[in-house]
Amino acid sequence: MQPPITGELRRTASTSAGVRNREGGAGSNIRRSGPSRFGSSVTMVHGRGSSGSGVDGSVVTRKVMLVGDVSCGKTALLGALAGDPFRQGYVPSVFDSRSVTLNGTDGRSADILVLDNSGSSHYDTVRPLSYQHASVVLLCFDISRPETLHSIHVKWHREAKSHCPSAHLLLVGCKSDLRLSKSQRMVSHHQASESATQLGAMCYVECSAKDNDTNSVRDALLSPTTAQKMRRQHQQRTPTDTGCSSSADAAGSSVAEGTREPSTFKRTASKRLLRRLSLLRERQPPRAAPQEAPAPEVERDKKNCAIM
Ligand SMILES: Nc1nc2c(ncn2[C@@H]2O[C@H](COP(=O)(O)OP(=O)(O)OP(=O)(O)O)[C@@H](O)[C@H]2O)c(=O)[nH]1
Repeated sequence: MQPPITGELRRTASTSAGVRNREGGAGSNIRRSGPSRFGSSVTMVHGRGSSGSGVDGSVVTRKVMLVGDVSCGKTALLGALAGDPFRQGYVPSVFDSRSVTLNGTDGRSADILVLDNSGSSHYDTVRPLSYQHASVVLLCFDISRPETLHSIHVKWHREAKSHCPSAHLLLVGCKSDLRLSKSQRMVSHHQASESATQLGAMCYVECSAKDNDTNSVRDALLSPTTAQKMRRQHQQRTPTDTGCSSSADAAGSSVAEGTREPSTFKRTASKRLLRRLSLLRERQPPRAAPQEAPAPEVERDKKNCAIM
């Protein structure tokens, strides 16, 4: 008899064999959207105790997870955040990770790493690996399918909490453009907001990848309130904290945090300078004579004036 883990892996592999990637290729089961765009200015958070800035003072990338039922709109949301055009057709995804720069309307920006996972239960044993070091988990559902919100309560919230208890949660209602159709039983805004409260999510936001309307998601990730909440929690954490979100600052706080190290350094340097100056002042009396040196110059000038 096979050990359980082997059986699970085999099941996953055989299932994914039938999944085509979004670029249309049948070979690769893992869909990645081109080369990673991590430049020298972006540092990924990995270990515990990482602060907001990298060792070279660069901006740290926050990890954001997208989870939710099959076909609820996670991949389309990721595409919209990354600036891709909307695609109407549905192609099941397996896994995708992309580096996205969020630009706020007030000039704030942040680099985030977004991980898109399959909503299929076939990947329930593999998906937990992605939660590692996640700062924020976006619990996504389709507003036109109330059962997908139900799944958030019975499955996705539980999964996120068990694999990444310290990550911050955002409840995201996808396909908000469908509200206009009014032909289906939609999840109301009020209903979803109440769910967000029950789930302990930071807030409820709606978006439409089709209409390229992801502002509320961006704002939630960049809002100072979100950043403050997360920063406070980060400060409360001890160095021995074993939570999976080692540096759970909001994506939006990364820019501000990036400047923290240099300012601390400056303060230390000026203290040293002050100490040196005070020592110099103590030795000042013997140097009093040279300070009076300008006097003869004045005299000389006066003399010159007199000559003229
Ligand atoms: N009307 C509308 N349709 C959308 C929107 N976002 C996604 N869709 C459609 O919904 C279907 C599923 O979208 P995906 O983004 O692939 O869903 P997913 O959650 O990634 O699904 P899995 O990969 O199976 O987990 C596709 O046919 C999309 O075109 C939206 O904002 N509005």
